[in-house]
Amino acid sequence: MDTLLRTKGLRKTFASRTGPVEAVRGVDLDVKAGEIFGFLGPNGAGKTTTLRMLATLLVPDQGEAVVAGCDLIKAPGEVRKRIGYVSQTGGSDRDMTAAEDLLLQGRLYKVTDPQKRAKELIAALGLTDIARRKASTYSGGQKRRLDIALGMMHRPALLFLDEPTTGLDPASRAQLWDEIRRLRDEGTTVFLTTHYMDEADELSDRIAIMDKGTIVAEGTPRALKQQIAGDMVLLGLSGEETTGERALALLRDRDYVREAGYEQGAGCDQGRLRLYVRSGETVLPDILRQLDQARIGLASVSLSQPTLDDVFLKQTGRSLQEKGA
Ligand SMILES: Nc1ncnc2c1ncn2[C@@H]1O[C@H](COP(=O)(O)OP(=O)(O)OP(=O)(O)O)[C@@H](O)[C@H]1O
Repeated sequence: MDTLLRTKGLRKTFASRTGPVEAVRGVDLDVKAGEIFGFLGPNGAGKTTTLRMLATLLVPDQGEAVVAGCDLIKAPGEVRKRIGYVSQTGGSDRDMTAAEDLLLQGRLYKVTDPQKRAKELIAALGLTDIARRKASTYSGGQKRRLDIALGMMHRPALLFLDEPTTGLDPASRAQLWDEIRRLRDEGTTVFLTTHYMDEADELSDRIAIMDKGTIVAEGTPRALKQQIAGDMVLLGLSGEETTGERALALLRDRDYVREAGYEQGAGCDQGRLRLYVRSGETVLPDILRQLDQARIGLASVSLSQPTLDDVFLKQTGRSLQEKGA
């Protein structure tokens, strides 16, 4: 796949009363044409600042970038023609209908046949029933869909969405995810920021996780979870007192086990053995066989897949969900 966006060493520092804030501290990114690229990180990580630089709204202090085939520093005007940008607050006018707002946007961007393009987007983003109502009457989800339609009016190759589903109810989020997938399937590359790990996981073909101005992990959600965290097998043990130690000694050195830990139980509960393994479903039969042959009693077994939060936790020592993470 062709690269549609590439950055190298992008940096931005803001002056503030309490001293300089290094919002973005050397970011390298590579986004392929035709993918949904998710940019995940906690509040204040530097996602919006990066996005605003890539959308030509902020000038980087250092670094270089090619965005939609044009040099960001030397030709920001050309970049602007090829991208769409939807900010957290959106760009729609409350006093206009969707149809009016889209036509105006079409004229501003000198779109050929703006009527036809507006009709296409109204249908594509599920706005048909409300297109002739003022935007002030729209629900949160309807307004976001109009904001995205406005960002798409000039047929950009690359669409930037800054936290597109923040504040939406679960049904509206799911609907918006479908619309974003449809845009991707029709050929638009989508770069979105989010602080929801489920959103990054479900929606993105690839993601970068940002923390404190730098990228701490990058890849497909599946590969990141597999490479960094692995699957977790939790074994509830039963039997005599030495069971836990025997089980740990037996399994700790199997080649598929990356990390093993044992938590002591009480009474006839002989505690829990926690194993981090490369591919849980494939190695579980061997684990059970080993325990059976050694006559180690088992009260329960569970296998859980890691989440992107586990990836973030491993990389930063903090949870994405912690306040102020
Ligand atoms: N204009 C500014 N002046 C001073 N500091 C700023 C400015 N804009 C952003 N910052 C600071 O830069 C850091 C990164 O902010 P940014 O908005 O890029 O983070 P974010 O990851 O998008 O967060 P959120 O998820 O909350 O939107 C924060 O510490 C923020 O306070």
